[in-house]
Amino acid sequence: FHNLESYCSLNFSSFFPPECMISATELELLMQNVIFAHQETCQFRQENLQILRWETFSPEEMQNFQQKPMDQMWERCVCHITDAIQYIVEFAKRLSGFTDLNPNDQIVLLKAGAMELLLIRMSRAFNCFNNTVFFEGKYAQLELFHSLGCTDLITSMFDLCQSLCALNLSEHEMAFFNAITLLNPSYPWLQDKHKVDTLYRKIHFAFRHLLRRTHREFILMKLPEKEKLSNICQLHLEKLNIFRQMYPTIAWERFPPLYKELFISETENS
Ligand SMILES: O=C(O)[C@H]1CC[C@H](C(=O)N2CC[C@@]3(S(=O)(=O)c4ccc(F)cc4)c4ccc(OCc5c(F)cccc5Cl)cc4CC[C@@H]23)CC1
Repeated sequence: FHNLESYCSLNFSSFFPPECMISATELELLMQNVIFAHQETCQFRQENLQILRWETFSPEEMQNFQQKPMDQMWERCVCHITDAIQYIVEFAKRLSGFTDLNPNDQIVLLKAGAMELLLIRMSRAFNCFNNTVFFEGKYAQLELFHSLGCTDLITSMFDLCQSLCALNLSEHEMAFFNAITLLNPSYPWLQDKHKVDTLYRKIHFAFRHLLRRTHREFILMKLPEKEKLSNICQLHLEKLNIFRQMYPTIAWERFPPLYKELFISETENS
């Protein structure tokens, strides 16, 4: 870099402080780690989701879902998201360096990012040609979720999946996109922000290395912005509060502890 630095009078070390500089071997190992962490912690294999992608619910089955009471449909979705989040936690734990972070920071990153990573992974189970998503064994249209009473939230989730499908992300790219989304050093409550930032920079560097090798650098500019993901998560929390006002006891009695821990802040008066 010496002559390049002097030539464009860039100070590279400001981009990559020493602890971020990694060797070619470490780079390869880090790339494999991110890819395997993703592959080993997806709920469904890509090929199985593909095989089922034209299996849609019949009008009768659709009606059956739409006639379910709101609280029952909510309870089903809450259980599905809670199951799915266990896989996200497993993904994080397998990311080299994540479990070396301050335990409090691990919780903060998962609390803020679990739903975002699920929304990204949801695009794997999305058929952008007929706007359906894999749900309870078949592909479901948006209308199937009518009884949830949060069509704007579901619509924004479907729109996000459409935009991710347009990028045609590979499993490797999805793995890295999830890893950099999880390791967001700008969360306010982080105790050791520098350590998260160092890990983030290493993984982002490895992601760019992969994209350069595959001539896919352009997707970095087209990935959904952070606030698009966080807006959907915010909308989910708003809908959850409305649901809890309508069914005050259901959330406490019937929602899994992990869901409550992640999405119902204990400081609220219950
Ligand atoms: O292979 C893999 O790893 C992937 C397979 C596919 C998995 C997947 O897509 N998912 C796993 C759970 C599921 S879903 O399949 O149940 C689903 C639910 C609604 C949809 F429109 C589409 C899918 C889900 C459930 C609730 C939710 O928000 C919270 C929420 C509530 F809590 C209560 C009411 C309403 C809402 Cl919106 C959001 C999501 C997004 C991810 C979805 C993600 C992992």
